[in-house]
Amino acid sequence: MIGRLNHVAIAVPDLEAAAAQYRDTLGAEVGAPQDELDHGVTVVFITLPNTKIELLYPLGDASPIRGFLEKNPAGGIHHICYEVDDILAARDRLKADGARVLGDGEPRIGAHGKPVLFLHPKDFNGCLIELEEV
Ligand SMILES: CC[C@H](C(=O)O)C(=O)SCCNC(=O)CCNC(=O)[C@H](O)C(C)(C)COP(=O)(O)OP(=O)(O)OC[C@H]1O[C@@H](n2cnc3c(N)ncnc32)[C@H](O)[C@@H]1OP(=O)(O)O
Ligand SMILES: [Co+2]
Repeated sequence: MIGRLNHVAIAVPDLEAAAAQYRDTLGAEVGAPQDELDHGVTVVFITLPNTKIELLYPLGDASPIRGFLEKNPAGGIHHICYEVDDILAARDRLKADGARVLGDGEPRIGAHGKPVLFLHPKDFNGCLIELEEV
């Protein structure tokens, strides 16, 4: 069911500083900030030869990552995103296996313009999983 690793997301306390560090210190290809109002985050994608890093910063008071940054003020790995061919089939199989699909269970359009879903970290060894249909 899951395919390629699409991205690893890092929640950061200072988006500009983190982007500059990846660009200048780590010499990576760093994209422009993207406000994702529907998800309550501003994201910056870093393109690597084999996957992407997604820097996350809270957008708005209801941002779902605000609590994470309060618990981890220096930042930290927030989620990993796997690609799937059919996100509804994946969702239904996961729910049938007892996994919690976050939100109302309906896919939403993510930062790449593709449908995404999230799975509760407590069901996957403490790791928040995002699925993206490609
Ligand atoms: C533009 C979209 C973009 C894309 O790639 O397309 C994105 O990736 S958007 C990313 C931001 N959106 C989300 O993360 C949506 C899904 N997340 C959620 O619904 C919440 O963050 C949730 C439910 C995972 C956590 O909610 P909250 O922060 O309110 O914390 P809780 O107290 O409810 O957490 C319960 C329990 O889980 C632990 N936790 C929280 N976040 C994480 C995490 N990222 N990784 C691992 N564990 C996490 C938290 O510490 C609690 O554990 P406990 O032992 O009970 O303290
Ligand atoms: Co993501």
